Amino acid sequence: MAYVELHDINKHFKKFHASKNINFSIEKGKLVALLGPSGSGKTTILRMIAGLENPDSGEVIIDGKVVNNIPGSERGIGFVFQNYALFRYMTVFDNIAFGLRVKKTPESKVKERVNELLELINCQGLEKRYPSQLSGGQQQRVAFARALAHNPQILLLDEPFAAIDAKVRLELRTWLRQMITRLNITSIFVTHDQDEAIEVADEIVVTNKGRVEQVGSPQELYKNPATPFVAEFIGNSVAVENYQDFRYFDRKQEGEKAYIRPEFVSVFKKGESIQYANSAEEGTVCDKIFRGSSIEIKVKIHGNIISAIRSINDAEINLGEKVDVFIHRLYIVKDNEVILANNSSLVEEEMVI
Ligand SMILES: Nc1ncnc2c1ncn2[C@@H]1O[C@H](COP(=O)(O)OP(=O)(O)OP(=O)(O)O)[C@@H](O)[C@H]1O
Repeated sequence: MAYVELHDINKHFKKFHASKNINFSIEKGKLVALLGPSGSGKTTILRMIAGLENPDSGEVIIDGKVVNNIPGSERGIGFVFQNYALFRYMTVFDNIAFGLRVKKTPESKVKERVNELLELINCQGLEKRYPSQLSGGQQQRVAFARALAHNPQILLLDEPFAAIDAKVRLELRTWLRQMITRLNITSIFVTHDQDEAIEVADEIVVTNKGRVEQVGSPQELYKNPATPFVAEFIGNSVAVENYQDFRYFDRKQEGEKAYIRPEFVSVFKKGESIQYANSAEEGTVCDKIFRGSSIEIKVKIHGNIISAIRSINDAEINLGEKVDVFIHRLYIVKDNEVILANNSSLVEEEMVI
């Protein structure tokens, strides 16, 4: 059942139309990512759910009730901001206790709840420290605890991992995912990092220029992008205008352009592949990027530069080398629709339908 619903939401900042007919709903207990480029309207949506902004038209519905006229503090929401926003001159304990004390909760209950939350965020023993005495990851976990103190039904997170270094960010993502599953709290987080959204979210709402482009599970968005924007934005897609120059794509399948992702492409040293030898085309290696467990190979083919991924265990390929390039599939864009096209030399079981 939908727990949070947005119906035909519009929001202007003076003449600027920041949210355009926004419609989506979120089921109870789900973790949803608002994903889109900078300025696409993600934070504005989050702030309207939180009651920090009012829509010009449309309805924000929480648990079946229209909440447009209900103040944010009465919507049962916890909010985690990008930059922790902890009170610098308060201890960890006092930071987590803050909201409860504002609501005049008896001190014995405050103590009980803060201790429960310290355990949840794995920060027992740190309650007397000040924010400056904590790591970035610990500060952000304290910010989660503070947002959860009053038992909200919805947790909103605005770029919660943005200020944290890469390794800790990965740990925090996993931790957040587990915590939200455990608490069964409906959560919405804003990010512009697609890896983060794909890895953590049950559902992703893709925003672009104030509109929602698509709503779906990470797999759905990845496999079936509904719009050219999503096809380009998700995955490291490269746009190719002259895709009909590539062999083995149906020339009748006309469109304006195509998108190719690295995982759609295999690059082989000459003679390395028997399977694709007859239907590969020649390309020239123009860049190699070491990605840790793999190597990204950029090849020039029909005037385009496209990427492929090779294992570090494969034979080394050198800059300038002529290689065999096999494109398994691509997304063709026609009249604003996205069509998946398989390489016609593939046998049926190799095709993606
Ligand atoms: N209070 C405001 N007054 C005027 N314009 C605003 C205001 N808040 C947001 N905007 C504008 O609305 C647009 C959407 O902003 P929003 O912060 O929702 O985008 P975003 O997708 O969250 O971007 P980012 O990832 O950069 O935070 C931007 O062009 C922004 O400049």
